[in-house]
Amino acid sequence: MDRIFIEALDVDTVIGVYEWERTILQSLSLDLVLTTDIRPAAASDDLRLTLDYAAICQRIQHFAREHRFALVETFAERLAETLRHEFPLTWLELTVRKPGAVPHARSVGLTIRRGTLPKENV
Ligand SMILES: Nc1nc2c(c(=O)[nH]1)N=C([C@H](O)[C@@H](O)CO)CN2
Repeated sequence: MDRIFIEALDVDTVIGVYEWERTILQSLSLDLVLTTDIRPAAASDDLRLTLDYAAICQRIQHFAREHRFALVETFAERLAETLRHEFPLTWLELTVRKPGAVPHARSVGLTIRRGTLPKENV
């Protein structure tokens, strides 16, 4: 299966377990890998037949603005659910980084994979 990716998408959101984090915007950096079959779109040169990565980025920015969570785990899980519900995805991998959250670490975060990874048929 083909993969569309989004790399280092920066979003501002309210996130954190500590009281002081509830009142400020912090940046998260997101990487996504989304499986789809790109051949119908490539054959017809038609954006409607593939995953529109610009529309997905826009949706993610909106999601980050409209939610406030304590944990990056909750942010990741809820975002994955939203994208799977609103876009024709079979599988996705989402990495959420919280840069500068921990002293001496460039960033901390997690990677989740959700959905069913379709069988490879080359
Ligand atoms: N597994 C996690 N650990 C921690 C989180 C988190 O979201 N998931 N968050 C924090 C704080 O909010 C941190 O980002 C600032 O110190 C701590 N640990």
